[in-house]
Amino acid sequence: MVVATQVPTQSEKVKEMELPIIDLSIERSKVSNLIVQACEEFGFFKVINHCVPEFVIKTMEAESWGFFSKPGSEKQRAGPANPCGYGSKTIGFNGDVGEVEYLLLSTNFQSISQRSKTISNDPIKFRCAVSSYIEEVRGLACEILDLMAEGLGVPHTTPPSVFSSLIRDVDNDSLLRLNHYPPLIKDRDTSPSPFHHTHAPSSTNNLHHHHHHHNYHHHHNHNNNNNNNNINNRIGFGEHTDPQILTILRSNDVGGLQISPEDGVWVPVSPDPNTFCVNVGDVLQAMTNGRFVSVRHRALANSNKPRMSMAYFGAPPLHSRITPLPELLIPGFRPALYMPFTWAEYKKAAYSLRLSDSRLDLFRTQERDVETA
Ligand SMILES: C=C1C[C@]23C[C@@]1(O)CC[C@H]2[C@@]12CC[C@H](O)[C@@](C)(C(=O)O1)[C@H]2[C@@H]3C(=O)O
Ligand SMILES: O=C(O)CCC(=O)C(=O)O
Ligand SMILES: [Fe+2]
Repeated sequence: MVVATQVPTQSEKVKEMELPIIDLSIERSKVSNLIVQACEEFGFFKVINHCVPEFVIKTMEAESWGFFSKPGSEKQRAGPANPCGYGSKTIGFNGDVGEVEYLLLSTNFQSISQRSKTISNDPIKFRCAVSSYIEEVRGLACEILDLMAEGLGVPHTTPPSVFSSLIRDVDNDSLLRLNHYPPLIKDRDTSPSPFHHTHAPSSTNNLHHHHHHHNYHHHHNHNNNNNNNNINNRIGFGEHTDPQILTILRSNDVGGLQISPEDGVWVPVSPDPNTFCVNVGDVLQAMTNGRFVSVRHRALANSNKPRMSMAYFGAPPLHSRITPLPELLIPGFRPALYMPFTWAEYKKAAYSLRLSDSRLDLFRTQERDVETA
């Protein structure tokens, strides 16, 4: 089966714009207002002065490189991704493909312990690295969700908020995804696959420092042909919104992530290993009755250097009922835009669709927000 892959086309504009950078160490009421503003305008922002220890991030990153540097046959032992596990090029079950390989992990401790055996030669080390990382980013996600609730002025604003309670729940369905976008422009060697690379980069590897700004420039010289062969901007991870509540993404210093604030416009997100990129998921858009936006994004695999991203997707328990918060509704003026659903129902819908399909549209009511009508 031949599957058409989305590619950047001539009609797409690339805008220069920086995402809001929010300093979590400033006064709480200010942070919460800035976060709310960012979620309404962009659905995406970066955070600095977060409390996730650098060694926890570095340890997770090292384990991740350790895995992706293994030969393909060994990586397949952790596959196929159904949906959790190792996947290469195929994403989901409905024909999406991209220049990416990944590990999708449930954040549940039992499941990580089991998986680790097929992922690492030192499963305990791997399991510890993943558990510590998850604990830290979940903490960060909860903190941000509590700040959002405060900024929105929804009741029960004393933490835990109605948002963070969902991902604090023991039965939460959160995921951790490790994405590796192999370099596409590589030394002319004889390896048949673009996924072959022999050495994992480390922070001390400065071989490529002269390419530092490469990923800021390629977006302007599109070589537009309607296939996915243009080596400068192949799709790594096709456009989509994240279905969950909140995503906390960390990448190495290689760019590729782009967000689409409006149709046909793509804004590159500059990579920064010391910040986390946070984005609103579909469930949070529904709970805030559309006040916060779950924005389309994608990742291009276009660099000389491998990109690696680690995404934590904070999700509710499967049986949780998701509805627009009553406090955010004004009868006649701001009616409910989404029907109630359980996370299990939403997930089922998501997995029946392609990456680029809108899932939230399936749950829209007939109502229209007066402001946007
Ligand atoms: C094509 C698909 C992959 C995906 C499930 C889906 O059917 C549609 C949503 C996709 C997505 C995007 C964000 C996350 O990476 C992800 C894990 C998720 O929850 O929804 C993936 C799913 C996946 O890769 O399993
Ligand atoms: O790798 C990236 O930067 C984006 C990944 C992503 O959007 C996802 O895993 O859902
Ligand atoms: Fe995503």
